[in-house]
Formats: sequence, structure tokens, C-alpha cells
Amino acid sequence: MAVFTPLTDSQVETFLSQFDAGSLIACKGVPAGTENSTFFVTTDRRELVLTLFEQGEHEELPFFVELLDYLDEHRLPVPGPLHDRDGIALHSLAGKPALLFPRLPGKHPEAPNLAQCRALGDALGRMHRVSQRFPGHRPNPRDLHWLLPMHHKVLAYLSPEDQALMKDEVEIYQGFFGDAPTLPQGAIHGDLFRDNTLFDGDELGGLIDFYNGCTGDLLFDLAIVINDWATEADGRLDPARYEALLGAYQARRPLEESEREAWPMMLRMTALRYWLSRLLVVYVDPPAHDLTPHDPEAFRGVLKRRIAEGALPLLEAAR
Ligand SMILES: Nc1ncnc2c1ncn2[C@@H]1O[C@H](COP(=O)(O)OP(=O)(O)OP(=O)(O)O)[C@@H](O)[C@H]1O
Ligand SMILES: N[C@@H](CCO)C(=O)O
Repeated sequence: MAVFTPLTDSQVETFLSQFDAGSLIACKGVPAGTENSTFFVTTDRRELVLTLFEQGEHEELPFFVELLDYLDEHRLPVPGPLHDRDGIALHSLAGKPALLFPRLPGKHPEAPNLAQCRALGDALGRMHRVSQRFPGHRPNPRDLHWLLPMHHKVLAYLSPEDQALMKDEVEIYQGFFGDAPTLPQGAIHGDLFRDNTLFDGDELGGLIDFYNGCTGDLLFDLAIVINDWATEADGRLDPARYEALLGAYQARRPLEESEREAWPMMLRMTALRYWLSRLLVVYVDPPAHDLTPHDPEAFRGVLKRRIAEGALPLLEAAR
């Protein structure tokens, strides 16, 4: 159930007629996704994805279009939005902002193998190389500046032990990142979980769902990826997936010394970022629809592991 706004064929036909993308054969709502209405659209020329933006800050949509255009121009595997005959990508449909994308091949990897981890590390490394020159700007909405005020909102729902854990951690990040040198900056995906990628076998079909995209620490993106892609259900890092992903990443963009120093702390901070965002969904701001929220406990577990065990060693870049 991720069609919050149903569309008629005639609405979609009129919408499509503005683009050079062929005429409508079929339009089917996509059940996955929790935030936007997504449709798979088949025309006589190609397969497309139509997204209606149901929530979020619509004034930020031009940033996402610019970012996807930029990455697409640099040959990254992302769905570059289609522009109409006047060069405009962002439209309105059924009263909602709408974008049309190419449909990328593949499905989300549930248990990624090493080849898939290498492919993802390679793509993210390439993306971060070019994204450092991306001219757009959108401050990271989920960095330490967000953790500081937001963690107070969930404390009342936590056990005394978890309250202490969360408060202590946020204080440690403040001390650490407050004194640390600025880390390499650029445009980041901001939520590159397995379900925001598509794989056709071992081949990466694409990175999707850039609506957490922003500019900030590149290392933040990489830590989110490791905490999802190279982590067991009990929060433990999987050494083989960790090395495959980081080796491929660093072959494209070797980490700088400042990043290597910040790495264990960044893994902790991004684990807490998801523990907190998931707690907020469960207790503070539940969505109107009845989809099962993601489990906050999983990221509490990741955080506790990272605190107890640190990061695995960061090998030198494979050259
Ligand atoms: N360009 C694309 N090519 C192929 N499939 C796509 C594309 N964009 C989206 N999808 C499919 O549609 C689903 C929902 O899209 P998306 O993740 O953008 O929605 P969402 O509502 O923002 O979801 P989320 O809960 O992940 O934030 C994806 O899981 C994927 O299966
Ligand atoms: N990737 C997020 C949900 C979408 O923002 C999570 O796993 O909590």
C-alpha cells in the first residue's frame, strides 16, 4: 500500500503527453514504499516510474532534481528524472508534485553477497568522488544538529538504562565532532539501505529514493551503508562484507586521515540516528497509514555493538 493518491489512466495520459516518452499502455500502483505514491508506467516506448510526493518539504524537491540530474550526467547509476519538452522535470499531478523517472532494473538485495557489496562500494565511492563538486546545498537534516534537540523527545519512552545510553552518546558525539577537523564534504544519499538499491543478479541496477539526499560529511553516508549492508541481525559487523564494501569504496575514494579517526564514532552516531528516527516514528509522530514501522531495537543493538566492539580495522585502499 503505497498508493495514497490513486490516478486514472486519463490523468496519466495527459501528464505523459508533456514528455517525449511515448503513450500510455499501463499504469500500476507499487505496493512498496511508505512516503510517496509510486506507479510503474509502461508506454509504447519505455518503462517509467511516476512518483507523487505526498509529504515532506516540497520546496526541497528542486534540490533532489538537481542532485539526480548531476549524478546522472556523471554516469552514476541513478534514475535521472525525465524533463518535459520545455526542460522542466517537476510537475503537478492530482494536486501533488510529480516526477517521472526511468525504471531501473532489479530488486532489493535482502542478503547481499560479496559481489553485490563490492558493486555498491564501487558506486558509492564513485558517487562521492564527483559529489564533492556538486554545486547545490542542503544541510544534512539528520546530523548532530538534529540529534541534539530530537533525542529529548523520546527519552520519556525509554528505560533508565537506555535514557543514559542515549544521553551519554549524544554528549560524546558533541565532544568528539565539536573538536574534530571538518571531514570531506559533498552530496550524500543519506539513507542508502539495501531497500534503496536495485540489483539484477550481481549487477547494480541503481540507487533510488534520494529524498534524504543532502550535503555534508561523506563519511556519514558510508557509515549508514556499513551499518545496514555489513551488519548481522545481532548488530555484529560481518568482516567479509565490510572488507568487500570498503575495499571497493576506497579504490575509488581513499578515506582521509581525519575520516579514519572519526570512523568508529561515525558508525556509532549513524546507528543512534536510526535508533532515534525509528523511535520517533513509533512514539512521537506515527504515520497516518498502518504500515508496520521499522524496529528501533535493531539499531539500539547496532549501537551497543559498536560501543563494545568498535569498528573493524580499516584496511588501506586497494589500488
Ligand atoms: N527508478 C525506479 N526504478 C525501479 N523501481 C523503482 C524506482 N523508483 C522506485 N522504485 C520502486 O518503488 C518502490 C517505492 O519507491 P520509493 O522507495 O521511492 O518510495 P518511498 O515511498 O519514498 O519509500 P521509502 O519507504 O523507501 O521511503 C521502491 O522500493 C522500488 O521498488
Ligand atoms: N531507511 C529508514 C527508513 C526510511 O527512511 C530506516 O530503515 O529506518
